[in-house]
Amino acid sequence: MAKEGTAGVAQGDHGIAVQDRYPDDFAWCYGCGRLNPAGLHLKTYRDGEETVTAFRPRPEHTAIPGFVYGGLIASLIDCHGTATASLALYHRDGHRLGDPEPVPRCVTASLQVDYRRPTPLGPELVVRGRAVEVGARKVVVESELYAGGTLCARGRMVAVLAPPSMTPGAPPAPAPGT
Ligand SMILES: CCCCCCCCCCCCCC(=O)SCCNC(=O)CCNC(=O)[C@H](O)C(C)(C)COP(=O)(O)OP(=O)(O)OC[C@H]1O[C@@H](n2cnc3c(N)ncnc32)[C@H](O)[C@@H]1OP(=O)(O)O
Repeated sequence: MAKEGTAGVAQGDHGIAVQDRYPDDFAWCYGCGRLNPAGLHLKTYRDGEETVTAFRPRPEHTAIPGFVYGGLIASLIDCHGTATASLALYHRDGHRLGDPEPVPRCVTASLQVDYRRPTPLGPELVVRGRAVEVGARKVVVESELYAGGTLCARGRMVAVLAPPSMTPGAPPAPAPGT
């Protein structure tokens, strides 16, 4: 079990973050894209059967003074969840981070966040996640967000392998119902 904080994170899969293995074209996400200079640069690591990430909110992430904005909490759960889903599909296919095969990119189909108690602004936030269902293209991920070891939020999401129409430069997908 990893301790709270980046320094205590047990880094499996050769200590490589999932986001560091996304192909460049798919590494621009505001929450977790390593190539987005204005982004949050979230990093997801394997920790045994779970995944873990850590992020310290800044003053601009305030909801009311002293507490973290709920949208940031949702973003952390979201980006950590899509990375957890990507890793689950990669493992299912027999790969480990560091293999030459690209890590598949998942997108958020559905996201539920339960805010259990106000999240204090100050401590590093730790999100732990796990894939609870792994289908052909769909992965269900559950997660918890902690501040100073206290559970503040829970997440449940459906992540889906990104369709070819989301590849940069691809022709637009037909509108639903056409
Ligand atoms: C090729 C590589 C491309 C890489 C691109 C990288 C971009 C990176 C961007 C970075 C992003 C970073 C993160 C972000 O910010 S992602 C940004 C926010 N998310 C989006 O913009 C996604 C928009 N939605 C879509 O594109 C499509 O609807 C998707 C792709 C999600 C599914 O449409 P698609 O036609 O492909 O799939 P399908 O309809 O055959 O469904 C497949 C399975 O999923 C199940 N399901 C679907 N929806 C829901 C739902 N709401 N609740 C529960 N389940 C749902 C469905 O029942 C089925 O399950 P099953 O029957 O198999 O059990």
